[in-house]
Amino acid sequence: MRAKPIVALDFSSKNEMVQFLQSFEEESLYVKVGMELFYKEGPSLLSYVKDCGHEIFLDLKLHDIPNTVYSAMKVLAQFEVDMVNVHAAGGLEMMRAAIKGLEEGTLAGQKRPKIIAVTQLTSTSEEQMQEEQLIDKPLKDSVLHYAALAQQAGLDGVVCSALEAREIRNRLNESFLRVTPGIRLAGDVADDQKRIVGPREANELGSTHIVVGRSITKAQNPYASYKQVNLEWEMN
Ligand SMILES: O=C(O)c1cc(=O)[nH]c(=O)n1[C@@H]1O[C@H](COP(=O)(O)O)[C@@H](O)[C@H]1O
Repeated sequence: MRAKPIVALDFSSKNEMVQFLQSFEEESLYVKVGMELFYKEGPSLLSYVKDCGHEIFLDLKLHDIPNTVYSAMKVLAQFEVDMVNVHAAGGLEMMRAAIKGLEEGTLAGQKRPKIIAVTQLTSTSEEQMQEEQLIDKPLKDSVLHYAALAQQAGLDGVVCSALEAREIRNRLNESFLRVTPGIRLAGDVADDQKRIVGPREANELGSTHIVVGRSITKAQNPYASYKQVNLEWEMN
C-alpha cells in the first residue's frame, strides 16, 4: 500500500497546529514536525500529536560532528517518532553515528525510527549548488552520490526531489526510501522551492513518500487540498 502523503506542520505555535488538525479529526495522518514547532513547543508536542493518532516524521535535519549527532539521536529515539533525518553532507561517519545513537536510544520493545538523509535541499537549484557549494557536477550526480553514501552508512532512505527518485530507485534498491518534498498542486506558487513536482508526477517518478506543506496548510480549504493531494498521489 502506498504511504500517506506527509503533511508538513509548519506552524508557529501549538494553537495554530491544533486549529489546523481539527479539520482532520476523522483522519489518521502522517505529519512532519519541523524545527519551528519543535523549538517553540518542545517534546510534549510530539506526545500530543501521537495521542491524536498521527504518525510523526521529526524533521530536525541533524548535521554536526559524529559524537554530537550520536548523542542527540539517543535523545530523539526516546520520543518514539516514526522517522528522523540528518544531512548526508555530514558524511559517512556522522550517518553511522546517527544510527548507533538511534539504536542505543530506542527503548526496549519499541521499533527504531526510520532514518533518512537530506541530499540536496529541494530549495537548491543546480546553479546555486555549483556556485555556492563549489560542486562542479550536475545536481543529479550530487544527489545520487549522497544517496549511495546514505545507503552505505545503513540508513533507510533519503530526502530528495521527485525529479531524482527514479534514478535512485534504479541504482539502489527498491526498498530504499525516496521521501520527496517540493510538491505543489497545479496553480500553486513555488515559493522558495526550486525543484517542484505535482503529487501524481511524483508517484510516476518513483517517490515512496511525498511531503506537502503550503499546498495544504495555506490553502483556503486545507482538508479539500489534502484530499486532492491524496487523490493525485494514489492515481495510476
Ligand atoms: O527534510 C525535509 O523535510 C525537507 C527537505 C528538503 O529538501 N526540502 C523541503 O522542503 N523539506 C521540508 O519539506 C517541507 C516543504 O514545505 P512546502 O514547501 O510548504 O510544501 C518543509 O517543511 C521543509 O522543511
